[in-house]
Amino acid sequence: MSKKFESVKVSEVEEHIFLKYEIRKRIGKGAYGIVWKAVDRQTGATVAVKKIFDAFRNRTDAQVAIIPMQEFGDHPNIIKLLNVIRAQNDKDIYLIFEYMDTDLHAVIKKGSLLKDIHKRYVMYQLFKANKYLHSGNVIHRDEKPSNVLLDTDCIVKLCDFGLARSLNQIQEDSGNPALTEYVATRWYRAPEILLGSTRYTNGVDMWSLGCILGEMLLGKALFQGTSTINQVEKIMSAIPHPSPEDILAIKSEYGSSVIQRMLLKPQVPLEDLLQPSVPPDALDLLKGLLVFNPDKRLTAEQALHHPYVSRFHNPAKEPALNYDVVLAVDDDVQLSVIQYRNKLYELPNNRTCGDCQEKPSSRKGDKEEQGPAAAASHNNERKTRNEETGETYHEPSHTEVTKTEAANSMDQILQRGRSATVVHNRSFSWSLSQTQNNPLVRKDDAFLTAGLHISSAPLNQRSSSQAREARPPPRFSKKVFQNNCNVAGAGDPRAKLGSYTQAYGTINKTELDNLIRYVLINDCNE
Ligand SMILES: Nc1ncnc2c1ncn2[C@@H]1O[C@H](COP(=O)(O)OP(=O)(O)OP(=O)(O)O)[C@@H](O)[C@H]1O
Repeated sequence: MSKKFESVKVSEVEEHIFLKYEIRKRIGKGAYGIVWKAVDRQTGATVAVKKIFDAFRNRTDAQVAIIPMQEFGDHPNIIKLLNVIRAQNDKDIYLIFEYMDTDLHAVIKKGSLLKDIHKRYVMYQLFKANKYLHSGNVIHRDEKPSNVLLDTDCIVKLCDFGLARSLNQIQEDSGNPALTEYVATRWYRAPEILLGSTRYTNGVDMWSLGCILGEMLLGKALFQGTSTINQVEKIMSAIPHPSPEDILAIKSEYGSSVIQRMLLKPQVPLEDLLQPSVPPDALDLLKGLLVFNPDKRLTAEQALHHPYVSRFHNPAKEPALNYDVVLAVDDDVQLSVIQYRNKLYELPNNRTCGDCQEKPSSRKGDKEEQGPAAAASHNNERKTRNEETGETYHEPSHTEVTKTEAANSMDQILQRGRSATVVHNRSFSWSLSQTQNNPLVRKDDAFLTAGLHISSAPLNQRSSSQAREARPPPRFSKKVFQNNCNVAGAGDPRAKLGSYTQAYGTINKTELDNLIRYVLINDCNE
């Protein structure tokens, strides 16, 4: 055992991982896993190593742990899964992701780092990512600032697909308490979810995006409910009253009576929650996202046409899937936990324990490199890809940000140690030559991130001749794990550590029962 390995907590990272990845530091601890920054010893790539504890504790968890994330990892705004490695106990798994400098929660917390242009660019990229997911009939279900990763070029990558589900499977899940009683972050939950709706739509994610926009505009979470009921109250006091048809549309047993009560309370509309300096188009977008009736909320596609993001909008760079992403394993086939585990490691694009086997391409005709080079440094990889293909992350000339705008943006955000901002040929870039003291970069990361360039993976566009075919879903999970699982291994959820203020909660029977009680108590008081 090497000396260095001994210095890392042996109980947390096993030697076979350490032999492949030089663990630099722990960067995060979610409810059910730990994330480290690491360097791939073979390629020199900086990566994020995420250990998920007891990933195969039962059939349900095992099933959702099947991770065909390659479907979405091809998108420039969705985090790329590079590898899956077994833990020696065969219970935990290590997921290796491309590394990002920070997350939106950390950036918002720092205060006024994000200027108007960055907020617009963040939203644009989130709409693009959601258009892609939703076109595959998949909803993320847990979009929130800490799941929006960022680099110093303001490139956004959505991560943490622990709750992602195919809409085709939601129906099936509704009878499965393990999947309906999932832990999610209350402040970003759509009203229909809070009210126990049996009808899920893409609108769930669009609501969360509205909350994320609101948080960037306000500097703190828009609706900081302290319980499910309080969350609904806060929402209802800020958004226009729903019509009876709107209430019916969410198909909630409790919705109608709960909402009727809340409508009696005084309103503080969204514009009054925000500073008057918030641009009108930002407010208009917010109002289009934070709509009670999910059918009337903006879709990702519609949001991409909104004036707030118009300077970035380019339909040619906003791809969609032309098939539904569905479960890899036929749901009628009841596999054992062991069989599911084996399936996970068999998945195309996932390499197994420790060694560096080449990953087979997941689809015929993919231009995208899928082999060992996929594990290369995302910095190097993206750069190489650009050089080889000529593809830079490109925003069209009509949406290009001018030098002045760019200089007013990231340079100001970063404030120190920047070279002049460069607008690359046909690229929108806030490229940095120095990252020391960069407030966007995690402390002690600066030396590793110097010279990042904006670029992204070219997408695997499918030809129209490819019929809508079944594809495996991006459903690896930690949060569908029941509330009490893994906690010993993973430590207390961050919410409990006090270091983090986003509220967690379980959408479960107790919460819903509380809603009924709320209605009954109010009825009795009349
Ligand atoms: N690919 C990555 N690159 C860099 N940092 C990452 C990466 N993935 C996650 N992180 C960091 O690790 C932190 C923990 O991530 P994780 O997904 O485990 O938890 P979370 O989503 O923040 O919390 P929870 O899982 O409890 O909802 C994140 O906030 C993020 O800052």
